[in-house]
Amino acid sequence: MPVSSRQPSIGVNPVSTSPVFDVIVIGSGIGGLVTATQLAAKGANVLVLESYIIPGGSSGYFERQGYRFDVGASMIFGFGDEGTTNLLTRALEAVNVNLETIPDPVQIHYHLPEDSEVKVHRDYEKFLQELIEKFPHEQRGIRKFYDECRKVFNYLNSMELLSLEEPRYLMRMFFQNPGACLGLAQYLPQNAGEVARRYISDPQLLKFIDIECYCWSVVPADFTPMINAGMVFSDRHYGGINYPKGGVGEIAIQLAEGLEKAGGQIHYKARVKQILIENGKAVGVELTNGDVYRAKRVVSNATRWDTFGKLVPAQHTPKPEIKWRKRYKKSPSFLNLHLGVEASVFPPGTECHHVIVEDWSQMEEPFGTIFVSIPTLLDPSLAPEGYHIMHTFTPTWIDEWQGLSETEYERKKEEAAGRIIDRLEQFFPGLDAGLDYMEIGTARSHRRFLNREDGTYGPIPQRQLRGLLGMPFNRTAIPGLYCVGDSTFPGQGLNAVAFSGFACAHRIAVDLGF
Ligand SMILES: NC(=O)c1ccc[n+]([C@@H]2O[C@H](COP(=O)([O-])OP(=O)(O)OC[C@H]3O[C@@H](n4cnc5c(N)ncnc54)[C@H](O)[C@@H]3O)[C@@H](O)[C@H]2O)c1
Ligand SMILES: CC(C)=CCC/C(C)=C/C=C/C(C)=C/C=C/C(C)=C/C=C/C=C(C)/C=C/C=C(C)/C=C/C=C(\C)CCC=C(C)C
Repeated sequence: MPVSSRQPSIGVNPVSTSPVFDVIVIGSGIGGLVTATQLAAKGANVLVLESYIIPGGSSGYFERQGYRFDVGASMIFGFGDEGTTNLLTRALEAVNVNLETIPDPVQIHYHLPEDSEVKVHRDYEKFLQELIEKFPHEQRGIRKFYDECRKVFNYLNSMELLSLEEPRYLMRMFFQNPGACLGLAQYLPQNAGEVARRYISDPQLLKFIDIECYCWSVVPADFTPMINAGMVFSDRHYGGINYPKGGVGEIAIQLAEGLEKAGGQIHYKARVKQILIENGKAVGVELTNGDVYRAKRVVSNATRWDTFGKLVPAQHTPKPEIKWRKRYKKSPSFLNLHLGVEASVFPPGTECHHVIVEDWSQMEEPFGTIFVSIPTLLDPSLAPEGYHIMHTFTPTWIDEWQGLSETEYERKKEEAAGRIIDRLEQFFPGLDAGLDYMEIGTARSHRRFLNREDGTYGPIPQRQLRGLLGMPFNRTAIPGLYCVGDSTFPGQGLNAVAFSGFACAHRIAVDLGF
C-alpha cells in the first residue's frame, strides 16, 4: 500500500518520516530485477515499480497470433554453468528459480561485402581456423588478438563479480587474486581497436573486428572497451551463449517470481513520475496516479537521461551527470520487424543469428547494418507449427520518425520494412512470399513501451574515451539514489546489466548493513 496519495514534492517535509521499504527499484529491466532479487535474497524489504504490464523492459516479450516475440535481441550471454561470469545463471539461482537453456552452435553468421561470409562457431579453434583461412597472412595476429580477449575473460571469470565501489571487496579480491586485479586494472582504460592494431594490420580484417564490436556495442572497435570485448569474444566460446527455453521474456518472468518468493514485491502499471528528494536525499517516489512510496534507498533502472531531467527534475541534475553527458551520448534506436515466416524459407543448416553488412562505408549509418535472429530454430515452441519467428532490426534515430501524422508514420514504417525485406531476399530467398505476420516497431515504439529517451539502445562515447574508465558505477551524487542498467558500468547487454545489478545490490547491502 502506498504511504499516502497526496505527498509533497521535492524539498517539502513528508507526512511520515519512517521509510516503508528498504529499497525501491524503479523499473523491472534485467538490471532492476537483479538488484531487487539480490537484495531480497539478503533479507531486504524490496519493492519494484514497473510502468508496463509485465516485467523485462527490453528483455520482455509480446504475443501475437500464436507467435511469442522477444522485444529485444535474442542472443544472450552469461548463461554458462561454470566460472563467475555466468551472471544470469547466478541471478536466477540466487532466488531459487531456473531456466532451461538451449546452446547455439554458431553465435553469428556474418554476411559481409564482396560476398564474404564468416561463421563464429561456438568452438574457438573452429572459428579461428575459419577466419585464418580468409586471412592466412594474419594467422599470428588473429590468434594473438582473440587470445588476449580470452586473457581478460579469464581474469573476470576467476573472481567474484561485485561492486567496484566497495573498498573492502576490492581489497579482498586483490589479496585473493592480485594477478587478475592488476590485469583488469591494466585493461580498464583500453579499447578493443588499439589492442587489435597491435597484432593485425590488414584493413579488411580490422573492418571485421569493427563489425565484431559494432554488432553489440553499436560503435567500432576503437570506441569499444576492451574489457567488454574480452567478455563477449570469449563467453561465446566458453559456453555462455544459450537461448532460454520459452523465449528471452522467461528470464524476467522467473526473476520476478523469484523476487516474490524471496519476500519482495513487484507492482505493474506503476509509472514513477518523480523521485522524492528531501534535504538533498532521495527518500521515495511518487507515481503518476499520485501514490507515494518511501524507502531508505531508491534505485533507478531508467536510463540516465530519463532519471536526471525527468524523474529527478532538471534543476536538480548533479554536476557529475552534466559532465557525463559531455562524454557519452545516446546511441540510435532500432527499426524492428517482428516477422512470422513459413518454415520453408529457412533451409536446413540456416543459423539462428545473422549480421549483414553490404558496404563497409555504411556499417554505422542508419539502415546500414541489418541484424537477424530466428530463435525458433532453437526453440520451435515460440511459433505455430510450420512457421518461424524472424526478428530483424537495423539502427535508426528518433528524428526519422518525429513530426509525422499517423498515416505518414504508418506509410513510412511500411516503406522502410519493404526495403529491409527486399534486401533480405538475397540471403533468405522467398522471404516476402513466406510472410505470415509482420509487426513494425520504430524508435518511437522503444520510447513509448520501454520508457527510454529517444528510444535509445544506451550510452555510446561522444569521442574516443579511455575504455570503461568514464562509465559511472551505481551510486549517484544524490545520497540515497542509485542507478542500475545500461547507463552504468559496464554498459549495454544483458550480462552487463546483470553485473550492474549484482554490483548495485552489493553496494546497497553494505550501505544498509545487510
Ligand atoms: N541479447 C542481449 O544481450 C539483450 C537482449 C535484450 C535486452 N538487452 C539489453 O538490456 C539492456 C537494458 O536493460 P536495463 O536493465 O538497463 O533496462 P530496460 O530498459 O530493459 O528496462 C527498464 C525498465 O524500467 C521501466 N521503467 C522506466 N522508467 C520507468 C518509470 N518512470 N516508472 C516505472 N518503470 C519504469 C521500463 O518500463 C523497463 O521495464 C540494454 O542494454 C539492452 O541491450 C540485451
Ligand atoms: C584493486 C585493483 C588494483 C584493481 C581493480 C580492477 C578490477 C578488479 C576491475 C574489475 C572489473 C570488472 C569486474 C569488470 C566487469 C565487467 C563485466 C562484467 C563486463 C560485461 C560485459 C558484457 C557485455 C558488454 C555484453 C554485451 C552484450 C551485448 C550488448 C549483446 C547485444 C546483442 C545484440 C545487440 C544482438 C546482436 C544480434 C544479432 C547478431 C542478430
